[in-house]
Amino acid sequence: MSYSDKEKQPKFKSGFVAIIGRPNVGKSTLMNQVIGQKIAIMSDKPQTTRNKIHGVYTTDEAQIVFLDTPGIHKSQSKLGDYMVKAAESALSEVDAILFLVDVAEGLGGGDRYIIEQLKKVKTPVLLVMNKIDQVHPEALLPVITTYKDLYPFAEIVPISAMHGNNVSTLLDQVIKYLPEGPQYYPADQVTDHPEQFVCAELIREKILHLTREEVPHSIAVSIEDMKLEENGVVHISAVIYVERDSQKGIIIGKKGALLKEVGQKARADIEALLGSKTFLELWVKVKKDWRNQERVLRDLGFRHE
Ligand SMILES: Nc1nc2c(ncn2[C@@H]2O[C@H](COP(=O)(O)OP(=O)(O)OP(=O)(O)O)[C@@H](O)[C@H]2O)c(=O)[nH]1
Repeated sequence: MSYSDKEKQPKFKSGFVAIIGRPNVGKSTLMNQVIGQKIAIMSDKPQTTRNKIHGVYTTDEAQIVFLDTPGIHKSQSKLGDYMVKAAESALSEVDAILFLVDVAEGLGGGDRYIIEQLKKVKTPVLLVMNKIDQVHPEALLPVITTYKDLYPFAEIVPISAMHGNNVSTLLDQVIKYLPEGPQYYPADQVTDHPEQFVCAELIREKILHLTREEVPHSIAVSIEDMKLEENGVVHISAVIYVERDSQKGIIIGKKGALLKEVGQKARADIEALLGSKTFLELWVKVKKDWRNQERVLRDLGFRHE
């Protein structure tokens, strides 16, 4: 029997992974380490969406979509029935769960609560023992044993999210639990689309308002980049597309005054939306007749449907 090279190639794997753990265990630090600076921007505001995308990690062989599961890390007293149910079903819908714990702190009430929740689902759980840089290697074993006694973890992976130790091993372990599947998001997409879309709409709204609709239908706003800086500020770079040079002039205004006002007003709204300090960078570009150019429309995120 002979196989072609194509058949021998492993199939692409993809899936959804929930990251859970009590506050301060290092969830954001891990995401930063995995995805670099381009972290998904997530609002601290009301947890309306059940599954929020924390970040997307893509290689040639696999794609991991990390989800933040609201509800599960809250203390029990604050949980409404709805949140408990939502968190529970979210956990049963993902392909794997990363349960982050702080080895330096050891097992706490918050961890026990999460373990109780984990017992209700069948999803494989990887115990991620973070902050190993803070403990002596010999101290690690007893902590592992404590956790192992409480739950049959699929894998136990000690890491330092901060220093990056063992993080690539963790990613390999996660991929083991993903099914074959499509690449859900483009390789360079690491942010949650809806929030980008809303930010673009907020900018567009300010322009239309401040130009008193002198440039009504000929503008489009595209969010080129959205990332969380280390200092906690969300950096957004957006391009405003117009059809004519004259429209570019109107939007920029005298000595840039109008564009500045658009920026200030949009930033205030975006900060309220994201719940984070925001640095908004705006560019105005002329793209002639963009409305009729299909490829440009696609680049801007419009679809025929
Ligand atoms: N020494 C050490 N510190 C770490 C490590 N990972 C995270 N930290 C620190 O732990 C603190 C909390 O990290 P975060 O990533 O904000 O924790 P989180 O789980 O996202 O916290 P919440 O957003 O409150 O849920 C920060 O001061 C990090 O710098 C690690 O591997 N080693």
